[in-house]
Amino acid sequence: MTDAIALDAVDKYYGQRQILRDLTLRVPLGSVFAFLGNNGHGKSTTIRLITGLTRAQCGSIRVLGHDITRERRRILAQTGCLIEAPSSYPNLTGAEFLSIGVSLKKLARTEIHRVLELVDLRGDGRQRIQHYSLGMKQRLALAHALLGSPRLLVLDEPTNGLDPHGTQQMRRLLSGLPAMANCTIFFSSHNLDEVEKTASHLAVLHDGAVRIQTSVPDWQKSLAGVLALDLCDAGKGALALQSMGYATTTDESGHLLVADVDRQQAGVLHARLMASGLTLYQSTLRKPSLEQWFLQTSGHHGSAT
Ligand SMILES: Nc1ncnc2c1ncn2[C@@H]1O[C@H](COP(=O)(O)OP(=O)(O)OP(=O)(O)O)[C@@H](O)[C@H]1O
Repeated sequence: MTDAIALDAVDKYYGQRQILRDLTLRVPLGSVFAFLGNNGHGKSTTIRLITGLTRAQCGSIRVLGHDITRERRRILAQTGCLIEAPSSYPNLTGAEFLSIGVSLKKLARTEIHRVLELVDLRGDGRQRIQHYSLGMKQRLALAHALLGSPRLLVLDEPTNGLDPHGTQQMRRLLSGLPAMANCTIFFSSHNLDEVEKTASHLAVLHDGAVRIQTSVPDWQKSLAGVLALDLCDAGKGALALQSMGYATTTDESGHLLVADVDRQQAGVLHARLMASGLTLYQSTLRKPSLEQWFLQTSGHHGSAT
């Protein structure tokens, strides 16, 4: 098994309305996989399918190598979700809150200290939850999801509502957990800046179908951007580029700009400019952020509802 989650040709309807269409998704084992999409395009529905909370009308859903419709219990025993909300238990201490999960799952009490340590709450287990910050509550919920060392964590918007500090702590945790806790993380998010800093893989869901799925390094390599060239003679450079079929503009520093160039094309351009006798002092490929790219990829659409 190489994929923690494998969805093939999944269709999901609520009544007459089709929410997911021909959805195919591969989440590699050990990845931190970000699931992106505008509001109402089907992220939570996909998460509900993966955790067996709702059923698809057709297609196959395999989680940790098992079929969700036939082996849901087996899958859930190895999966952690951000479902329990610590805010509902303000009078309990963090450790007491976790002890409920420990009893239900019949785990050793040492598990409480292990998960508190994993989420950086080691010294806070005896404090009542009402005195926790939102970020601490979110990390306590994550600790709860980590009870029993699940092989898969499924998190619906784990940084939602957190301040920059809380977001940064959650980001550090999520990117480190696969190695520390030997698990795969699948999370949905609207925070694209976070995704860029945290995820190893990403998929964009648009109108119920996966529009793109890739590893973050491959995505970064494939991104086209604006190539800014600092040449000894910008005029000659512009003519040389024109003869190669590229239109240029100039920025305020006198750099030649060539739009819509990817990494490979940039390499070819450098070689050809230098072969025509021009000295290249510096070259920068200015790529769009994940946010700019997402807006282009999702066609600037707002809510599908
Ligand atoms: N139980 C349900 N019955 C009927 N329609 C539903 C149900 N749950 C969700 N929907 C609809 O399905 C569509 C997809 O919802 P979903 O919650 O999966 O989107 P999402 O991408 O998670 O959105 P958000 O980012 O806002 O959480 C929405 O139009 C929603 O109104």
